[in-house]
Amino acid sequence: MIDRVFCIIFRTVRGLSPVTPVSSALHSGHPAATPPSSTEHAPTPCPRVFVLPCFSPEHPVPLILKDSWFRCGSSELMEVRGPGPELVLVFSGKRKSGKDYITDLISDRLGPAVCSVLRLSGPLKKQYAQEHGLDLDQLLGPGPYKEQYRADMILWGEARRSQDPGFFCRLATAGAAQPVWVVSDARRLSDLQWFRSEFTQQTVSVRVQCSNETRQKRGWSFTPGVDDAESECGLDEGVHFDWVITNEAAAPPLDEQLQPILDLARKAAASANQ
Ligand SMILES: Nc1ncnc2c1ncn2[C@@H]1O[C@H](COP(=O)(O)OP(=O)(O)O)[C@@H](O)[C@H]1O
Ligand SMILES: C[C@@](O)(CCOP(=O)(O)OP(=O)(O)O)CC(=O)O
Repeated sequence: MIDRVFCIIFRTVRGLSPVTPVSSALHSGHPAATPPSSTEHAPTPCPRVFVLPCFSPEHPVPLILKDSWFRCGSSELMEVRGPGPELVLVFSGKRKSGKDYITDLISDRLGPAVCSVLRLSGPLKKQYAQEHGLDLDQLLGPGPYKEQYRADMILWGEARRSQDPGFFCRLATAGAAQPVWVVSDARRLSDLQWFRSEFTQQTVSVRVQCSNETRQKRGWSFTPGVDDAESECGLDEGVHFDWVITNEAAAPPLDEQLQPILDLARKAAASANQ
């Protein structure tokens, strides 16, 4: 029997910062419940107030409106943020296959109101740069600087991932308010699984591939400890990708290959505004 009912009131606006989490603890998501009615998708400049009932800790009743939107696990409110994404495109591929190039292209085509490029390596590099006194801008860029530190960054990141596989996924997605998320760099099965479990309905996986010859022309050379490690090989086998993009001169033009993905994204963005 329910002896107390708690209410939480908050405001959310698509395109603005998400609501401050009321608890720092994070739990994995649940399958989406009945989709919210169209009035719950607030178009950009229109703030909205939601009043959500939460049941008491003594009587756990999970309340789930949408993946990663509001979550109450065992009656504790675990996370609150803005409306979740309509589409999550999770990209993977070997280094120098062109993940950043292609995800930037998608971002250009869709525009900043629709699409946010999220890099799992972003928070990793930020923290690593701080701890090691390095130049973050160069670590984030495509040049040789990051390659000097890559092997050590992998080990550094793996130490954190081993305790909490979703650590960098959560950091990278926190604050993203656009309806389409483009995750540029899934590397491990745990990355893909995290998105598939948190955003079951929305996640679409995309593999970027090209020949080693093309990668070499872009500056790649085989490095033991990197190219034979999970960071580069974790998604090589046993994974189904929804789309595969071949990024090299002999392949069909990128715009042509990306068209169905862009169409999907535009459709998702349109449904977010309904
Ligand atoms: N289709 C392309 N046309 C021209 N340059 C490309 C193309 N794809 C990738 N590049 C270049 O190759 C380099 C490696 O690409 P990048 O996107 O950084 O790969 P990844 O993120 O997979 O390591 C970058 O300098 C990028 O600009
Ligand atoms: C330590 C890393 O996060 C470095 C990743 O850097 P980038 O994402 O810039 O790599 P590429 O785009 O493939 O060249 C790898 C990891 O295993 O987490």
